[in-house]
Amino acid sequence: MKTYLVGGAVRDKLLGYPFHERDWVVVGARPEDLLDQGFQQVGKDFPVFLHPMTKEEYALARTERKSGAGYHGFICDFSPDITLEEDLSRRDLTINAMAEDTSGDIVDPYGGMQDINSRLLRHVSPAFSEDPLRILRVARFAARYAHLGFKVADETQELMRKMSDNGELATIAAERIWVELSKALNEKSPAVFFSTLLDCRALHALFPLWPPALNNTILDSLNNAAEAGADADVRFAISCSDLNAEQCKILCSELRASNSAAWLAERCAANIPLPPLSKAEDWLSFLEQFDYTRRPPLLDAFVTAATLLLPNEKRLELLQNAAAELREVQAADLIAQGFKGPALGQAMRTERLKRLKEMDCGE
Ligand SMILES: Nc1ccn([C@@H]2O[C@H](COP(=O)(O)OP(=O)(O)OP(=O)(O)O)[C@@H](O)[C@H]2O)c(=O)n1
Ligand SMILES: [Mg+2]
Repeated sequence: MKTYLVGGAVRDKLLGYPFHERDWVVVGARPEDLLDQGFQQVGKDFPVFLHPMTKEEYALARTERKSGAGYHGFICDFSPDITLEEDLSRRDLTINAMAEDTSGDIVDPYGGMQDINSRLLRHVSPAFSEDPLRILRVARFAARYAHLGFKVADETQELMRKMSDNGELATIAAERIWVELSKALNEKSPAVFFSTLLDCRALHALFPLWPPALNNTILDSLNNAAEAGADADVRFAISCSDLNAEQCKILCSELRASNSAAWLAERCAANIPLPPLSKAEDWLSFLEQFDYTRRPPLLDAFVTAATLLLPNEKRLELLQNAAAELREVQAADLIAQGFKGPALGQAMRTERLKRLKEMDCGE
């Protein structure tokens, strides 16, 4: 039995890029051999085990064959006879198909090192197309390593186009797409995730509403958001901001977006560019949609997204200042003046409108 480090950790070590998890492959062993050593089996379909101490994932070397349509249709073969090379050959990209043995030597049968050096995301074999989720993975790696000069290889781009055109993407569960998208949004160049999917027609195949709303301003703002350290909800909201509110709602539900992501995205779609806001009442109801008194971070997130998209919009700073000012209006002060019941609510509103007018927020 031999154990090798595989996948992302090998790739990222060679790239000098930080990594947070290590995946291992075990050759020449049966499930019982690992169970006897105290490994714990996880997953019913694949022979994957957790190390008794480190809890890292150890998978028995395996091959996969397509048995039916889409993401789920796999038959998985594993036996002590399957070689490391066979296991590596079923993997998605050459840079992900290298292994490191216990003495630190690299096993690289498919030219991964060369593709690391020439900065290419290239598929290992035509078996790539057996798993359409890999299109999203390639786009995510493109977003992660764009600043290092990585590009999708022409032949991989061509294969991904064919896969998008033949409808395979429809078999991926929405939850899986959301997981890949969320990871991609957190990468260094999230715009590259979208441009890669646009180039291979995958985004259109997945979400027909989305591609026409992803223009250059949005893609630039998205990378600027990453540069500025904005969180994933802000980044997602930027990517949806050119949809109208109704389209955005549909997209968020198709994507099974998290509640917080959908909440911000829908408000950005509805309010960017900012409406006229001519009266103090308009400013107040604008702020109220963001629950600005009780949950200040929601308005902050909107202003962050809007500022990235509309750098010349002067009213955004005014909105923040107005919210800070209106938070100073305390019920206790008005109660002390004798207001109670519905009159108290009215008095607070009147006070807020007065302060807005004093700040030049509407007439
Ligand atoms: N659809 C997939 C998923 C995974 N893999 C293989 O399994 C390895 C581990 O998968 P995972 O941890 O998901 O990805 P990493 O490449 O390790 O990248 P990350 O840094 O995101 O963990 C990959 O390197 C790749 O060899 C694959 O071929 N096809
Ligand atoms: Mg990994």
